[in-house]
Amino acid sequence: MTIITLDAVSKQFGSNFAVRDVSVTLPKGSFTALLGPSGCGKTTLLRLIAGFEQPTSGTIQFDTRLMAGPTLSVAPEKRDLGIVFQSYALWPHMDVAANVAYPLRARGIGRAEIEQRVARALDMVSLAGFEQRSVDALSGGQRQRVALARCLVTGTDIILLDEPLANLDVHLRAAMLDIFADIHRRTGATIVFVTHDQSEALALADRIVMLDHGQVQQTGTPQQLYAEPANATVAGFIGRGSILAAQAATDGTLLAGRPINARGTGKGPVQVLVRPEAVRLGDTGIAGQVARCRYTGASYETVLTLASGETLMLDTPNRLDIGAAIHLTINDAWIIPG
Ligand SMILES: Nc1ncnc2c1ncn2[C@@H]1O[C@H](COP(=O)(O)OP(=O)(O)OP(=O)(O)O)[C@@H](O)[C@H]1O
Repeated sequence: MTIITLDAVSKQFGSNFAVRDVSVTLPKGSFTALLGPSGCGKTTLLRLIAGFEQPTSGTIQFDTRLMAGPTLSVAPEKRDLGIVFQSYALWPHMDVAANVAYPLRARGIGRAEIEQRVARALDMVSLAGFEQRSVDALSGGQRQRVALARCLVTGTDIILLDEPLANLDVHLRAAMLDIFADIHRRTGATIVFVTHDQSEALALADRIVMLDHGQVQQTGTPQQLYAEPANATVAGFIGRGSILAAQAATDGTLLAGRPINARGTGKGPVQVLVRPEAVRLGDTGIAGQVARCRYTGASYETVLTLASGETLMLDTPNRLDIGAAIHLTINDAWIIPG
């Protein structure tokens, strides 16, 4: 298992910073999501770790080995890592076994050992018995698992995944989430994956590095980013919720003139994040009017308009009439840091 350390890494394309001054440590055996909106620099960061891009400044280390720095850049094939591209990059004219065996052949490993290792890797991705199938005859999800097996077969302890669930339908995504979690458990590899989908990051990762405009906004566990977002960008990107104006004082926090339970610190006018699960309807409390009510299966996602004109989202068990006047209490809010 390998620790990956990026220190003050920047990557410029012309005058544009794709990645700016990124310092993160990805612990041994961690499963990290590089998360952020389109164009935030997450793919560039993955390519920097892989060695397909060279940093303009800063250093990248695997354990104590310098991989990239001002005067040095180790070639991708010498970094001893596995990467699964979004396109899967399989050889169409080879069968499944030959695709998976490819990196072992390139290393001159003997036939018997190759067969054994290919069988083990295919078993890990639930494709045992698919050895002789042509990759052209496989579904998108199966192709992705072949690409994953090809990456696992070398026994690498760093695995990089580029948008691993992007090309899969909803049901396959759920199945692949289980496979990735299982592979992480079985290999103990340090895994880094790129996603723009916050629900994927929450479901899969044990650490999230949230990026915007090439810069790290917050690094932490999914629970930390959900419960205690470092700024409004993270608060707005992760999970559902509403950002509202409030007044914080030493003796409590007021929203719409009423006391609410707020965590975090701040003084005077602040912004608070309120998750839907923290809002309760009642006979008294903050006044609001139903603006929207949408069926989601388990409940109704309801949006209220408050007297301030701000909107607040909550889940209700029943459909509420548009325009209905209601009251609510807020039993948890997070004061978004300055
Ligand atoms: N080879 C390149 N040449 C010039 N600009 C580039 C190059 N690669 C990336 N960029 C720019 O760097 C910025 C970050 O791009 P990057 O692909 O890393 O973002 P991303 O977060 O992965 O986006 P997406 O989710 O849309 O793939 C963008 O402004 C992009 O246009």
